[in-house]
Amino acid sequence: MSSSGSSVTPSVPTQRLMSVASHLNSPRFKVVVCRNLGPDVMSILEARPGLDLVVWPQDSACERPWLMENISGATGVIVMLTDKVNAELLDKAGPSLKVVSTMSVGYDHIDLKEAAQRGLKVGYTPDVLTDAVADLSVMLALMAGRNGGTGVDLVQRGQWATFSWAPFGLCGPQLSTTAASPTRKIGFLGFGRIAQATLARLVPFGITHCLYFSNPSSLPNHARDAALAKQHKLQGVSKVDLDELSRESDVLFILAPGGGETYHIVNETLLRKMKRTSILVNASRGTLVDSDALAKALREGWIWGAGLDVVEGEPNVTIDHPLVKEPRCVIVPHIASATLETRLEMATRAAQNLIGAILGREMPSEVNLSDIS
Ligand SMILES: O=CC(=O)O
Repeated sequence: MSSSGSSVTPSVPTQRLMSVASHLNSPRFKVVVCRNLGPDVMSILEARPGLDLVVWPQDSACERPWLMENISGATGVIVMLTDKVNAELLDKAGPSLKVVSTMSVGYDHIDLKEAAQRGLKVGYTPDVLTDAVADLSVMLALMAGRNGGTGVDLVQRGQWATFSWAPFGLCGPQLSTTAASPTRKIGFLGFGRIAQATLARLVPFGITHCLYFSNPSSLPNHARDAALAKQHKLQGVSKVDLDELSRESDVLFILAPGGGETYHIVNETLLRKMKRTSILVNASRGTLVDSDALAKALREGWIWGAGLDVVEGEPNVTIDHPLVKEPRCVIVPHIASATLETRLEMATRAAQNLIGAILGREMPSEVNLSDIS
């Protein structure tokens, strides 16, 4: 039957009517976003019906008083690694809170025990940043070994002419193997996805051995290690203790999670065992390295250099920090994942995790809280 005739009812597409009706009836969820995630990702959140977004309005780290004031009654929150999610914040959020989604692979800023006790879901952003962090880890190893910091600084201060081209000026240990020095042992403290991606990038440098230290309670994975050695044509991939790792590594990459278990795992005892020509790279969390011990190691020449993406106490690392004063310490401000592509993927994943949890669907990347008591 035709709908045309004398009826005055305007012709509104059913689809639209239904979506308006369901929008009116659907529950509303307050979502706090601790940093503007850019137009591509904010539009995903804005387009999702039922979300009332409360976004930190400034282009700086979200201030605690603002977060404490706004979190109350929220169903979800998207945080950065600079936002501490502890009992105080979760209490303030109250029982409405269902999900904490962090735009980071690390989640040591989130009290998982408190989250688990409250039955919260926690989302994070693994995998999407593996390559970017591995790239930067290699960059830091090269920068630290080849006096990159000092060289750049010299040119920027207009001092190139005073340095000139000196036969042994600004020399450092070579990362790639040479005829005279045919062995390179690369050490990893933590041997997860990022460490293994870093290892793969170092293969063309001719490295010969990979040593790693990881969770002492987990058994060595001999089959995986043999397969890695074969794949990369290495003389060996072996799980070792911290003592061997520090004594043998030419470059030691710190790529393990932060938190109580790894706090200051790189300390004076470990650093004193390292080779005088070795390089330490930290692209995980500043808390793994005792900054004073590392500054002493560099000053007294126990190791050659250090490349750091993270420093304990960041971002409050000023020019009088003992590590900033060390010429053989190259420090960048926590930018390991900072590529245009990766940050977009991380922000998208953080939004997807939040939406998934709120809708009661599977989150693309959920932290497993089942073992947390
Ligand atoms: O450090 C960066 C991250 O955890 O994503």
